[in-house]
Amino acid sequence: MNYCLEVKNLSTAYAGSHFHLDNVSFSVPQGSIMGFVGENGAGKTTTFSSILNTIRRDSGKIEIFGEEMTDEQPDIRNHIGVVFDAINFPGDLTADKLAAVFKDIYQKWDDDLFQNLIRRLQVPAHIKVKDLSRGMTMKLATAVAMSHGAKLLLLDEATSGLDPVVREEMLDLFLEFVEDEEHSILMSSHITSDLEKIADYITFIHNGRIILTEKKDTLLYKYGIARCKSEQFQIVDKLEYLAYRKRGLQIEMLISDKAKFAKKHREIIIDDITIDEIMLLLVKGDQ
Ligand SMILES: Nc1ncnc2c1ncn2[C@@H]1O[C@H](COP(=O)(O)OP(=O)(O)OP(=O)(O)O)[C@@H](O)[C@H]1O
Repeated sequence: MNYCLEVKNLSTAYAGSHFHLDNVSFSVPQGSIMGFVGENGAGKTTTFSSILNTIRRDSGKIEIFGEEMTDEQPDIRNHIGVVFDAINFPGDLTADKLAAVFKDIYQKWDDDLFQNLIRRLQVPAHIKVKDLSRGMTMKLATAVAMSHGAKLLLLDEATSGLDPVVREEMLDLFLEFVEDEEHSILMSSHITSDLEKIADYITFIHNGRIILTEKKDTLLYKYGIARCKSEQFQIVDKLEYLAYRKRGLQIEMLISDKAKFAKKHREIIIDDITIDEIMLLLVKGDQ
C-alpha cells in the first residue's frame, strides 16, 4: 500500500505543560480520507502542527509521499493544503485579491479551479475577509487549500460551526478531492457523523497517545456494543472485549467482532456502535 503520510514514533512536549505526544504513529493511505478523533485536549492540533513542522519534535519522523519532512525540505510543504479552525488571512483582502497573492506564492496555483470553487461554494469574491461570516471564511480557506496543487489536505475542525447544508457541500468536495485515488485527507472533527459519512479510516487519540486506528467499515460493521447485567459480565473473558463501563445496572462492553461474540454469548444483547460510542468506551471505560 502507498501512503501519502506516515507519522512514525512522534513525541513532542510543550515547555511548562504536562501534555505531550507520546510515540504517535499512524499512516494515511494514498487516495483515502482518515478521520482523526479525540476529546478536547487529546492532541489533534499538536499532531497537525508537528506534521507541519511548526512546533519542534522531540523525536520521531514524518514522511510525505515517502520523503522525510525536514527543515531542509521546505518544498514538501507545498504538497500539503491546510485548513485550521483559526484562519489567518489578511482581513482587508477580498477572495479575488487573495487569489492574486497566492498566484505569486504557489507555483501550482490553479486560478480557474479556485474561481470555480468559490462560485460553487457561493463565497462572495468582492467582500473583505474580515467581513465574511465564519462559514464563508472556512469555505474560502478550503477553496485556497484545494487550489494550490496540494495532494494532501490537513483539515483541523474545518467543518465545525458550519450549518448542515454547508457541511454537506464541504463533505461532497472532500469526496471529490480524493476520487482520483492520488489525493488524500487527514481531518479532525468532533462531528463524528461527518466522518461516518466520508472517512475510510479512523484514528483515535487520547492523552497524546494513539489508542486505535482502523478501517471505518470495520468499526461500524464488525465492532459492536454488548450490554449485559453484572452476573453475565462475570462469565465474559477479559480478552473478549476492548473496554467496558458500568451504566446504571448495565455493563457496556466494546467488542471487536460482533458475530464471534454472539456465537459464544447468545444471551447477551449486541448492538451496532457509532464512532462516538467507541470513543466514549475507549476514553471513559476500563480496559
Ligand atoms: N503552546 C502550548 N503550550 C503549552 N500547552 C499547549 C500549547 N498548545 C496546546 N497545549 C496543550 O496541549 C494539549 C493538547 O492540545 P491540542 O490543541 O493539541 O488538543 P486538541 O485535541 O486539538 O483539542 P481540541 O479538540 O480542543 O481542539 C492541551 O492540554 C493544551 O492545553
